[in-house]
Amino acid sequence: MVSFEQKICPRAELKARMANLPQPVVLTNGVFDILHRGHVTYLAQARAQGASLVVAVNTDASVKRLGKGDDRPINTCADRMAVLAALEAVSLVVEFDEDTALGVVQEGQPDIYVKGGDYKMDEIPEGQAVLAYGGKVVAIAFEHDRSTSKLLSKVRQQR
Ligand SMILES: Nc1ncnc2c1ncn2[C@@H]1O[C@H](COP(=O)(O)OP(=O)(O)OP(=O)(O)O)[C@@H](O)[C@H]1O
Ligand SMILES: O=P(O)(O)O[C@@H]1O[C@H]([C@H](O)CO)[C@@H](O)[C@H](O)[C@@H]1O
Repeated sequence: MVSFEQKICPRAELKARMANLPQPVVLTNGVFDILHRGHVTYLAQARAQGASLVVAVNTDASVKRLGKGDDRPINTCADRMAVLAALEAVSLVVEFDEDTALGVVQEGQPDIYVKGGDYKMDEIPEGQAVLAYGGKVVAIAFEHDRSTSKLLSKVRQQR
């Protein structure tokens, strides 16, 4: 195992591993299928909200249920987690199999919950849960017009 893979955390150990991270802890979640500049800028800005960053990643079955396309995810959950774990901004990576990351948020109770500016924090279950226990929520504005879906259409047009 290479050293960054130690950042990949079994769900059952999440609470204990989060307690050992530098505080305050920021948590975000998402698919992160084909990593791009928008993602890495977003993750660096999320990390800058606190002292550590936990990323909860949708399992392959969970991605399928999000309806992004029959061929998605392109990269397996294990690969998506390894790529995220290799980033300097990321402290811990955990997978979740549910439709939302509400359970992860309830278990981990991060000080700060972050999503991209494409979400309204008080309208998503994770944001509502964090606000309910007195945590902070932050929506990060898009700085680069990038997405995995756009990258895939570009590649498909060039075939
Ligand atoms: N260009 C971007 N700038 C800032 N944040 C982003 C950007 N793209 C995605 N994010 C954020 O990163 C997280 C993961 O996003 P996701 O993997 O769905 O990105 P995506 O590239 O838009 O994917 P897809 O095209 O598959 O929907 C989400 O919280 C989202 O708000
Ligand atoms: O990468 P995405 O599509 O931004 O990630 C999704 O975010 C949803 C959001 O937190 C609203 O609930 C979440 O429900 C979904 O499971 C994906 O993580």
